[in-house]
Amino acid sequence: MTLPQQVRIVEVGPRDGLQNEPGTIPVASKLQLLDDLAAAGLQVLEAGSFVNPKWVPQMADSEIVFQKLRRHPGVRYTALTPNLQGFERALAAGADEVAVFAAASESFSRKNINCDIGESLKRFEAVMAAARDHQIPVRGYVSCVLGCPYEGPIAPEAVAGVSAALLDMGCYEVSLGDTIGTGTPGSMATLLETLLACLQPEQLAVHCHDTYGQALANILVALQHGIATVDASVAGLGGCPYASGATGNVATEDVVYMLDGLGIETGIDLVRLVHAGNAISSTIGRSSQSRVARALGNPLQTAAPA
Ligand SMILES: CC(C)(COP(=O)([O-])OP(=O)([O-])OC[C@H]1O[C@@H](n2cnc3c(N)ncnc32)[C@H](O)[C@@H]1OP(=O)([O-])[O-])[C@@H](O)C(=O)NCCC(=O)NCCSC(=O)C[C@@](C)(O)CC(=O)[O-]
Repeated sequence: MTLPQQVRIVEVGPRDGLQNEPGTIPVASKLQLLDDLAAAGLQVLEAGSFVNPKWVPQMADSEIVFQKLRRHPGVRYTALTPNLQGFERALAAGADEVAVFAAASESFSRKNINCDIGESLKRFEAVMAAARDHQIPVRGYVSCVLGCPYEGPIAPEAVAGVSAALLDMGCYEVSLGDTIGTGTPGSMATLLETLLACLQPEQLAVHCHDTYGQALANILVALQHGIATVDASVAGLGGCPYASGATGNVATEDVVYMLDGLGIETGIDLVRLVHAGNAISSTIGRSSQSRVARALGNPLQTAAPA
């Protein structure tokens, strides 16, 4: 199996990473993070979420974040939109792209978005139609692809069904969420073999949480299956508010280090990225969950970027 020459990283730290933080994070800190990530070369930044603020209070300021963020040329600023109301908020705020999010588990779907999978797909139709009218690209997420906190193992066929439905309705890509990080290289390979029997690798991305320390191994398996889009969260920030115990996504720094080592191009400056992760970790009073960041310390103390 050959590996892709280039990988596109979708940085989800400002949304997935911060959505679960209990304390108030000032808008200025969110803006600084977005700025630091763009300066590090990330070209897709999931900057916020237009969900019900009662469900995810940390994202209640997404309008302000979008209004105030300093746009870097070539960077796409994206947001989650669970329904038409969310899409309209995202559109008014100036999001370049939105994402609808479904699940492969009925129980998770109800806990996360208060409806079953079938109902969620119906709601997304309205988002898709509005997005088409405004020429806004829509990404799809499928959660719980390798396990559900309420139902346990999930059949690959269930993931295939929801992924195909999202692509059929017009999502340009589906990101496969290992929401609780229980997947292993074996279960990831089995899942991808099922999906790739009917879908193309260009239609898929992987979104691996690192709860069990399997994320990098699972990403490598995805690369070996031709998938060239990887979601990651700087400093390994995050967790899902409706998946108790799930840790953050794989740290972007660790993914970039692995890809650099494999000779795969990302366009990302690791030193600047580590700086971005260390800065937000210090703002929220936590140590970075990135192994690479910890190994490098604060690289700006020894090597200032140009
Ligand atoms: C989907 C809903 C909105 C349904 O929530 P609901 O309560 O069923 O919605 P509703 O349509 O019955 O409306 C109830 C109230 O919510 C309001 N409302 C309704 N929609 C919106 C909106 N868009 N923006 C603002 N307000 C909204 C609406 O206006 C109304 O207000 P009221 O009349 O009571 O004052 C809710 O369940 C929700 O917001 N869920 C989001 C949960 C969430 O954000 N989870 C985390 C993101 S997913 C994730 O992290 C996984 C992922 C993507 O990273 C991949 C992976 O790792 O697996």
